[in-house]
Amino acid sequence: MTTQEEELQLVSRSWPVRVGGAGLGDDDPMMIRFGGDPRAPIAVRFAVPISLDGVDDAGFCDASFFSAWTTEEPPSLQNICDKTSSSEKYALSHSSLLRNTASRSILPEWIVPAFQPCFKSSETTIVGSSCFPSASTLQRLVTKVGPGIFAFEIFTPAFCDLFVKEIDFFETSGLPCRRPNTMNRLGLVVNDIGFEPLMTDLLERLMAPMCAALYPDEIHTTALDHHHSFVVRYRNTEFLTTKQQEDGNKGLDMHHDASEATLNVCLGRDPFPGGGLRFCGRYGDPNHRKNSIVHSHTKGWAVLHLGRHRHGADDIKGGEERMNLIVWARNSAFRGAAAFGHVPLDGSPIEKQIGGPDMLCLSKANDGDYEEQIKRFDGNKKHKIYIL
Ligand SMILES: O=C(O)CCC(=O)C(=O)O
Ligand SMILES: [Fe+2]
Repeated sequence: MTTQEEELQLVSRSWPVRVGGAGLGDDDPMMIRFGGDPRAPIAVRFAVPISLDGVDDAGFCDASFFSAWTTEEPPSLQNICDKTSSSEKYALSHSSLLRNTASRSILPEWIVPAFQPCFKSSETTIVGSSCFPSASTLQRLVTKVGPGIFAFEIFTPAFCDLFVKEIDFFETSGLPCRRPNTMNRLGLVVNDIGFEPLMTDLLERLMAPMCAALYPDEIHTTALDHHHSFVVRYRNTEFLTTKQQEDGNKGLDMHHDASEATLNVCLGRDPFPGGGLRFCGRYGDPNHRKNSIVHSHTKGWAVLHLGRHRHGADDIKGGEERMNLIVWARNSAFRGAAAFGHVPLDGSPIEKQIGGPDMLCLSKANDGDYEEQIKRFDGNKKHKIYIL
């Protein structure tokens, strides 16, 4: 056990769960009247506040907490107790990283020295403040790997390992969780399992000021104020069931993100040959479907790009698994205006495309003309479907 883990272990605490009694309002007469499955068949309440999908602020579990069990036998007191006792075990590890006051913010020792000052000050970091790197230092710290695409080292290997361990531990707990999108069934939404305050800290201290400095002409990235954060995992074929292979869990179809800017940090895992992050052009630009660059992920390194920049993950070609943390950073004012139809969600203007699209930039899920375009190429494109 590392010193950091030992230190954090001291603050571990148990996570009592109250189980018993009938659930909320779904007795037999109600089910007969409204049909469908019981919403919360058994009353379960976490006695200590916990941030989990399907658990409200008071700790009560609702229908989505139980939905993970729909394919199993109906929940019984016995299996709820079994699940929640594994969740208590999960809590012991989980609390070590996330449940103490100090770790609600990113600890400087988790970050590589160049960016540590951003996480030391108690003030919120703003561009031009003494803790955020000056424009000239920032140019040295980040590498421009493509148009508007920046790579830099951010997390220490020890922090990556701790993060991966937490995700693994959560998976073994058997607790229900939301997956990041319809097709990547191996990842999970980390905001739902207690990481939200850490991700907010990362957004406020690093990502938001960095976007303001690196994308001065992009009005929506100058005020990033909330995020959707998740991990994605891709596995090599031999470690996937046939169903998972069909789901495209070796890579990701071309798409753009539901974000103003995206931070994508590789947490490593096992060797993963292939598995590059491929970029085409930005949505609306004439080169939107033209192949641009492929970035090879390295443990602890981040890639920053605009959400509307088309990208996808090439299949991993060997090894075992790749795991990445993805932060989709958003601007409330822009998202609100777009929701009411005042501005186009994906930006404007939409310019005429130059020539035909490149095969590698086609998306089966997102391009209406996919079938027509794919006929132009002899090779068979791997069909990976990704729906945001
Ligand atoms: O796997 C990657 O590196 C990219 C993941 C991604 O683009 C996404 O989840 O939106
Ligand atoms: Fe993406």
